[in-house]
Amino acid sequence: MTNPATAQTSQKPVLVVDYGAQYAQLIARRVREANVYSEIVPHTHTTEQLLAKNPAAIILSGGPASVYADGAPSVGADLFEAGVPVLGICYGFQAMAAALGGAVAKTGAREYGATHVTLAGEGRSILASTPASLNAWMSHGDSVLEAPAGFDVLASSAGAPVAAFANEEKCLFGVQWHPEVKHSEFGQKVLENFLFNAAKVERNWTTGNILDEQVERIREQIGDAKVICGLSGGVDSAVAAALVQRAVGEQLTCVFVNHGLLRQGEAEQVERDFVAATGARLYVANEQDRFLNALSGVSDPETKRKIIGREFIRAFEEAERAIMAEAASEGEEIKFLVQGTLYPDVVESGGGEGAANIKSHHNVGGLPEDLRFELVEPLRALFKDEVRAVGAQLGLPAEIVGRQPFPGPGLGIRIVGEITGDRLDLLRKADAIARAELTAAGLDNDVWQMPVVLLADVRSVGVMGDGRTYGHPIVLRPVSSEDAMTADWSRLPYDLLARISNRITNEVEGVNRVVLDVTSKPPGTIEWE
Ligand SMILES: Nc1ncnc2c1ncn2[C@@H]1O[C@H](COP(=O)(O)OP(=O)(O)OP(=O)(O)O)[C@@H](O)[C@H]1O
Ligand SMILES: O=c1[nH]c(=O)c2[nH+]cn([C@@H]3O[C@H](COP(=O)(O)O)[C@@H](O)[C@H]3O)c2[nH]1
Ligand SMILES: NC(=O)CC[C@H](N)C(=O)O
Ligand SMILES: [Mg+2]
Repeated sequence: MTNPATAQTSQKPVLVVDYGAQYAQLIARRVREANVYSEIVPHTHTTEQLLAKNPAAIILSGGPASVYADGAPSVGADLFEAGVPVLGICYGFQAMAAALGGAVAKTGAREYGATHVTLAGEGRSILASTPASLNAWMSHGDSVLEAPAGFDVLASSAGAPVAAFANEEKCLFGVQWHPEVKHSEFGQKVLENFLFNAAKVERNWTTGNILDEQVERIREQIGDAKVICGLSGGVDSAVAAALVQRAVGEQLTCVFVNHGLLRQGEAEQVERDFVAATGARLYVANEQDRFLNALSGVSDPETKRKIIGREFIRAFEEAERAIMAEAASEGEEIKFLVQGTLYPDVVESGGGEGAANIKSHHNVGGLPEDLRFELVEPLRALFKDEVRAVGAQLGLPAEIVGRQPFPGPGLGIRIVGEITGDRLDLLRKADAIARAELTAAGLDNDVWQMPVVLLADVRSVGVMGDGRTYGHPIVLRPVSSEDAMTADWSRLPYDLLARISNRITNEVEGVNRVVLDVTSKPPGTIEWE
């Protein structure tokens, strides 16, 4: 799979072999940031197929399997004799160790999130110019216990006796942690040490103009047909809509679905801000009953997501009929649906090469089978920060480009338990208080996103006005992130947390506790469902 956001070049690629990683696209992206052309290939490629691509270097990605499990993807030992520099990351590191005679096992010492790594001696090889110990992002349950013969151990952590190794002579390297994620200190340094110091790859690739390229592709795909765009008020759909508007102008109508799972004031804001910024034609579909009826009695997260994905499409179909009727253009159906789908939506829905299904994003894994629209998704290979950059290039205002993300299924996946109108009202109030206080504290730009979650199936005992209460907890989930692939919990000031807690418990009837989620991603995800 070649990243559609990258221009084709005649250069020797750095191949990223995808073992079903959550992060394969992120590795390719970091290589791109270092001005080197990179392509992702599935792990089913044989050594011969890999070498036929004439790679400058190969990176083996992470993956959900265990190398010693039946049917686990493996890497041929002959790859390591081909004279091509190789870097193994996490699963790729373990697969390399196993292929070359090292020992890999489940030790019971799992490491997820920030992990302390200690270098063996001075930072050298791919760890050159890094400090004697660093915080690295890990996500593993298996560990390399013994490096293969001919390899030096470069670092270790509490759960990984061999956390990095090198065979300089053969130009083979591996790390247990994920240097490609922003939360790994010196991650880019480690990748660049591999690319430039070890593999001697040339730094001569620059990002093609994503904007011009995508406008061109959209024109080709749509021709002179009519198109609708699912517009949410979020960054991704605003940028997708602006791109499509630039490509095919008047052929576009944006459709905003009010599914009743929105936050306070959201519908009004979309109508106001987006139209003001772009002048695009907007159709508002009021579909609260459709969604609430379909979700009635459902509490399983994946079932909710599938229902929401399906009802979104049904709502778009209804909207199409109304738009056609308004324009009095009988006969010709609207064939194209634009969505602001990003790469993290795709990979979490299990859409990478063999990637595990973490959750079905409504716009990818949640789509119904009988989807009649042809999808137009110009941002499908990109990450949020890249999309923000494209949006700024398109001239969208800072309030849209800098907005905190809000998931399409909305409050529907922030009520743990069954969704009811009363619970939605309660959560809307709590969420509005938390957001208002965050804004008043001037911290909107320091927090990437702050889901506010209602644990509708949990109740606890409290005391108010000398009486017993038996109410629900509200969870605050403020996170820092860059691309939603990894995240850390935000260290909000205590007095702000106290104010939010105080106001929610006082002002929102039915809530008697406010708790703070202090889990990184991994192992948590940002949303609770
Ligand atoms: N209420 C809605 N009405 C119409 N389309 C929607 C709605 N919510 C989501 N979508 C569609 O689903 C896509 C994915 O939603 P998602 O929340 O990931 O992106 P976004 O809302 O555009 O941006 P952000 O991630 O910043 O919230 C959107 O880009 C949009 O096309
Ligand atoms: O449009 C969306 N449809 C979805 O189904 C969906 N699920 C999660 N999200 C958003 O994606 C980012 C990563 O979320 P998670 O860490 O919870 O997977 C976060 O920004 C989430 O808010 C969604 N967005
Ligand atoms: N993130 C990964 O690549 C994980 C590798 C392997 N499944 C483990 O748990 O150790
Ligand atoms: Mg959104």
